[in-house]
Amino acid sequence: MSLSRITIGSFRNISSASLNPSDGLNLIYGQNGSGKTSILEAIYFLGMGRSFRSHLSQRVINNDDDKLTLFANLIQDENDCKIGLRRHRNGEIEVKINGEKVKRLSTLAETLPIQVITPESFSLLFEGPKARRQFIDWGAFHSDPHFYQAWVNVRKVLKQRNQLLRNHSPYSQIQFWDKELVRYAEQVTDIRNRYVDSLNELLKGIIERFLPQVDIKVSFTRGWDSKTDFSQLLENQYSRDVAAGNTGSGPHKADLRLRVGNLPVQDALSRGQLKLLVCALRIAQGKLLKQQLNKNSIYLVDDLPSELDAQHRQLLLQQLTETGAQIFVTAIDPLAIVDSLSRPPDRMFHVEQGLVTVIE
Ligand SMILES: Nc1ncnc2c1ncn2[C@@H]1O[C@H](COP(=O)(O)OP(=O)(O)OP(=O)(O)O)[C@@H](O)[C@H]1O
Repeated sequence: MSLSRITIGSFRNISSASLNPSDGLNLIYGQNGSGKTSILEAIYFLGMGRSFRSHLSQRVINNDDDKLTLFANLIQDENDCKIGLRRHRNGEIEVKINGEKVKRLSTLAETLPIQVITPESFSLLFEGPKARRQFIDWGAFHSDPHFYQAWVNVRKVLKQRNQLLRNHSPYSQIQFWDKELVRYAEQVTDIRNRYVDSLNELLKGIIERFLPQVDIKVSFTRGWDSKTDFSQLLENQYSRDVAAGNTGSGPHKADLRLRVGNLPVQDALSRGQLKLLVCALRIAQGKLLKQQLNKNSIYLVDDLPSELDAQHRQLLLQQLTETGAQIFVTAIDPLAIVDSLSRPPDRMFHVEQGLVTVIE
């Protein structure tokens, strides 16, 4: 699966650009502030309906316009799929796949699986569990068609339950929602658990190449003590939950635990090593998707040289190209990438003040 054409209109400093990328490695280079990350961000926006840089989607719309427009031609199994997205400053969003209006943004994500690696990526290991839950759920969503609905149901039930807790409703009123929560939590947890197990098998080999001699253990925590009956736990914690006004335990607290011996990875590894670990996690996800659904992810790698030495840059690019996926890599100095490759990039683009040109 690859994008054969990308058209960007009024996105950040890019007024208008059209790229015909290669289905292999695409190198995008240019000075600071030229618009390299904006191109990756536009591709991500097309796949997710949001940015990976800002929670405020209107920020990505060019300051001189009131809407952004993105279009791409996706080639999958030799079939063409046309994806179009328009986002207005008032929040309105229109998405079309092959000319048909799409109601749910999850349809976009299903169509265009994207993996992002940025200089900020290693915050996945530092920030709270939310980012790691999103990481697990990306895979759970793609690997099991039942995940999305089960997860939507968990969120709906939790919202109801928390509202009742805040109203100091008696437990007899909450009990009905607890039964629902237990049912959906089990579905979500089973899928997440299975996904992390499959991921772990692939991850071991990749980590061994990136970080030999470091014994990293990756495990899934469900959000409550697995030896405790969840229904009983919810009942036991009712008073605590009423006092807090929210549900203290459950699948909304799930996490991915990464350790070296007894230490959390962030206390045991250097920044560069942490970055490599995040790259290994993202590559493993892409490889697993390929294995399970025969679908390639698209890799967006922003500012690849930062914090990686030449040897690890080379190793990362090798691992990425070996996946057979379409890759977009940005750098200020193209030589930092070209020198790390055994053959030239398949296509190169230069960006200057939002203007994109292909290097022939
Ligand atoms: N909504 C917007 N409208 C117009 N320009 C914007 C908007 N948002 C950001 N910009 C500008 O777009 C430019 C492109 O930024 P971008 O982060 O893509 O550059 P970059 O080439 O990745 O830079 P760096 O190498 O420093 O990471 C910046 O100069 C920024 O000020």
